[in-house]
Amino acid sequence: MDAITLTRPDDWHLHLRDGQALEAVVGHTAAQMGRAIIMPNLTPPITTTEQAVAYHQRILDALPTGSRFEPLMTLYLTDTTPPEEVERALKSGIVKAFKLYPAGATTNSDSGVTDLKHCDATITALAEAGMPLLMHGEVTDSDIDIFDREAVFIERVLTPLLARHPTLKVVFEHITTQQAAEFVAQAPDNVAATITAHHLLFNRNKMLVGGIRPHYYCLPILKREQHRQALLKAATSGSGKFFLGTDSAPHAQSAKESSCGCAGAYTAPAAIELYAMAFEEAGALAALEGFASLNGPRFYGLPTNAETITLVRRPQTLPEGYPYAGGESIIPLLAGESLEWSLS
Ligand SMILES: NC(=O)N[C@@H](CC(=O)O)C(=O)O
Ligand SMILES: [Zn+2]
Ligand SMILES: [Zn+2]
Repeated sequence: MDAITLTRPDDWHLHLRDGQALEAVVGHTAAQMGRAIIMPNLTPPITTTEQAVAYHQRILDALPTGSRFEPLMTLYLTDTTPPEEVERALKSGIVKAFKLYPAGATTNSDSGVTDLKHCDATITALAEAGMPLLMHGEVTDSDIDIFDREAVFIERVLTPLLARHPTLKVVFEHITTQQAAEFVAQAPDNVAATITAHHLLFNRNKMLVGGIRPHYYCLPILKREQHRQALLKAATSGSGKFFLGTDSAPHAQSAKESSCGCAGAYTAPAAIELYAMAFEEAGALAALEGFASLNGPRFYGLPTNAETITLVRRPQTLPEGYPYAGGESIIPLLAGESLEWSLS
């Protein structure tokens, strides 16, 4: 196959940041995706509908002229988010989900939830409203190895949560393990997952063999090959529970290439090309449209995009970097390397 036409995809997990950084990155996603679920982990985080409405407008203002890209907003759940916020979110028409960050689990998660027992009334309201709870699914206990934090989250947090709220719509975001893929596959239809392109393409060797490569450092951290294979199997299985979420997470070059580098891989500029590379490796290009363009809208109860995009087998070399905020550069994953597919 030398060309594939797909319904225009959406990105169900994206970081756009704010200010100059937002202006630097939003065009990359808007050139490919119809819509994206926008993460609320700004500093300070987007915890109210009012803040989300203002952030939504800043994103629209930063878009290239003529772009029809639609940002779908999320609210950052805290220990003190009131149940009434769910009603306000629903009424806004632009907030599509709430996001659970266990406190301390990842970038800008300091205001996250310390214990889900504080959030029971708000989660009940979410379940009743049919509004999804998205989660960064890792425990933060210092005695749990960083490579095990996602699997332990399933036992300690997700399973008890679903036992208390069996109808809650849950998206287990950016899953990275066989345990998570198998858990979601066997769960009821109200449980789904997003998978990033980098977790489909790379195992932890890519980050650690022959030198430490900070642009491959993201959370949840890349895992061993067995897990990558399980993710590929899930993404290409045809199951409607798995869909595209890049977790494209921009950080300035100096913040990544540092003695204490930030977590996050910047994949937005060639997101769909990276997914095509992964699906082709699995011999499953025919399953790409379901994963990238159909399963997400179905789970969120939204229409699929009316437009299409076409990928062609024409090599492209990714730039070494792009301009970013504060006169810095941002380095995309696979900077300077050649990709097999291009958007026509
Ligand atoms: N994925 C990451 O490594 N980083 C994300 C946060 C997140 O999605 O966990 C970020 O905001 O930089
Ligand atoms: Zn996360
Ligand atoms: Zn993320």
